[in-house]
Amino acid sequence: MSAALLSIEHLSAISEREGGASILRDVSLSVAPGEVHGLVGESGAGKSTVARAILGMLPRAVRVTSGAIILSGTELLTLEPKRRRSLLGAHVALIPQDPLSALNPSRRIEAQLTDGLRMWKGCSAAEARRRALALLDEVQMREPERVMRLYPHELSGGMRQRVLIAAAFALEPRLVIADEPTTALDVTVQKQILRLIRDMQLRHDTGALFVTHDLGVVAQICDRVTLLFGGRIMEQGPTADLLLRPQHPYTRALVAASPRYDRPEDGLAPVPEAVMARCRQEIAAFDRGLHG
Ligand SMILES: Nc1ncnc2c1ncn2[C@@H]1O[C@H](COP(=O)(O)OP(=O)(O)OP(=O)(O)O)[C@@H](O)[C@H]1O
Repeated sequence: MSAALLSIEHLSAISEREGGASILRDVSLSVAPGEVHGLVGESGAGKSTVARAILGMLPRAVRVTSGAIILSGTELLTLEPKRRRSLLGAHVALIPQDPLSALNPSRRIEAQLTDGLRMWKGCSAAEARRRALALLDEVQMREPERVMRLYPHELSGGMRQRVLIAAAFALEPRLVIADEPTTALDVTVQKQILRLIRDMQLRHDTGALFVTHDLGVVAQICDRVTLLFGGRIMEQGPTADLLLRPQHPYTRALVAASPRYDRPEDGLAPVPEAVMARCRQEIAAFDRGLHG
């Protein structure tokens, strides 16, 4: 644990919009350098809240009530905002869900890749351009010279995501937070992009927190997994253990509900109501312990 790049310890948060309802309930997880940790759960489970808490981008109505977020030995939640921003800027990069809205529509790809290199790494214009071209090559972009001159709307969804992956790794971050980065892509491109993120992350020895609702994605890219329901950890462990020997009924139901790659026609089975009821009971028991 002491070698963790990122360590989230007993993080709890409430939503003031929903009358102080808990949205994270004592969440702890860690990411080691070079490791991909999957943060998994259905819609509303609290995945984005964890990611936003790390990035200091929580919505105004959401408040962390306890816990710590430690990045390379520095606690982020109590850090003075300016120091926190510079630490995050230097060491953490985000690969967002929607590449189009993450890119500036009125600027060429070259500007979007070189700005960060000039600002954060102090590169000259020529050096930033050289590095940007090398990065586009590294993310297997064809004709990088031509791509540098294009605007985001002139690229396909997959190409835009490659540009954002290049941008994320440009500053040599220690941690990458990927927020459902392949949801908007079709299945073939999704596979290529996942493989690319994995390659880049291994080559650069970068840790990654990978937010997804898709166990197929988890199987492909994650070393370890934290499964959330209602902001509470239902199960956590190495990916193979979780997918092949799930312990919690909720994990078992989700694994059973995922379409098998060799039998996609089987489709999805819903999580049985009895399992959902058990998860809700666990949350209620936790809340009683908190308030009782
Ligand atoms: N802006 C907000 N203000 C108040 N509460 C919010 C806000 N955004 C989300 N929440 C609450 O936080 C809880 C967790 O939401 P969160 O977005 O973290 O889930 P998620 O697992 O990322 O879901 P999704 O996969 O749909 O993005 C939900 O109960 C939601 O209502």
